[in-house]
Amino acid sequence: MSTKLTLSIRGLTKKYKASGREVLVLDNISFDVGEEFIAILGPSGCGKSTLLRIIAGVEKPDSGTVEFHLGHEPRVGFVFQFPTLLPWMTILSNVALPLLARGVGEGEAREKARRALTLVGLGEFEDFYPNELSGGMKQRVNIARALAVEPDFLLLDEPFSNLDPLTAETLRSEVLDLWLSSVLPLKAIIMVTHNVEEAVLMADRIIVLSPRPAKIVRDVRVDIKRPRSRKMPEVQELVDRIYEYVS
Ligand SMILES: Nc1ncnc2c1ncn2[C@@H]1O[C@H](COP(=O)(O)OP(=O)(O)OP(=O)(O)O)[C@@H](O)[C@H]1O
Repeated sequence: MSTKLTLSIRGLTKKYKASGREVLVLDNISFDVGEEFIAILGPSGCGKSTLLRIIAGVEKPDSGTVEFHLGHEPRVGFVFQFPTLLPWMTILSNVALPLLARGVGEGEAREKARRALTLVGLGEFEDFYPNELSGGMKQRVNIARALAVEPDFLLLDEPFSNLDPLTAETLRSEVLDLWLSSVLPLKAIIMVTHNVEEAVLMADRIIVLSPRPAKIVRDVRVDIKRPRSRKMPEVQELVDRIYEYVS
């Protein structure tokens, strides 16, 4: 995996006001991102989604910077933790929507949306409405919507945590195949998760955060050959080691 620098995160700090009190959520988070799949792992409520939203630019930090190094305006695809699809639109229109919002013409937006739906195995379903889909299919649509913009960076916020185990397993391997196949111009994936096994099975690198306020406690490179499986002793060892860091 190339280590070409794509993104630097420096000194991110974020406080929220809740019930009249200030709560520190991110405490001086800094790391560099190469061309790699990073999992950000941490306990519930530590600030993982906040960090991802700041990287995506949809939320501002109190201090610190997020700097992209691509030489052009980066395209970022975001799969939110609780994404919503517009129920009155077909899934093709849902996936095309962010492209139209970026000023892409209607024909091209539909073409790109169709390609993204095909990538996630839903090419046959473009005229379906969200309420006609299973939970797993909906999450595929959400992933397609993020991929349709042909992102340089794909940000995933616990994308498999609301799915049944079998569907989650299938979608994990599909996302991994997309990443490894180079059919997309993706430079990096940053995935937030609280699932240690998922992080070890999927990522090139795992950044472990402390309980709130989030600080980086470990930054672990995953040098385990792919395809990985739960049964591999090196996977089990790393899962055990990372459990020690999070507990
Ligand atoms: N808009 C907001 N206003 C006030 N507090 C917020 C806001 N967003 C998040 N918080 C608080 O910041 C903390 C971190 O939230 P965040 O969603 O980033 O954590 P998380 O690690 O992603 O949690 P989980 O794994 O449970 O999804 C929580 O205590 C939450 O209550």
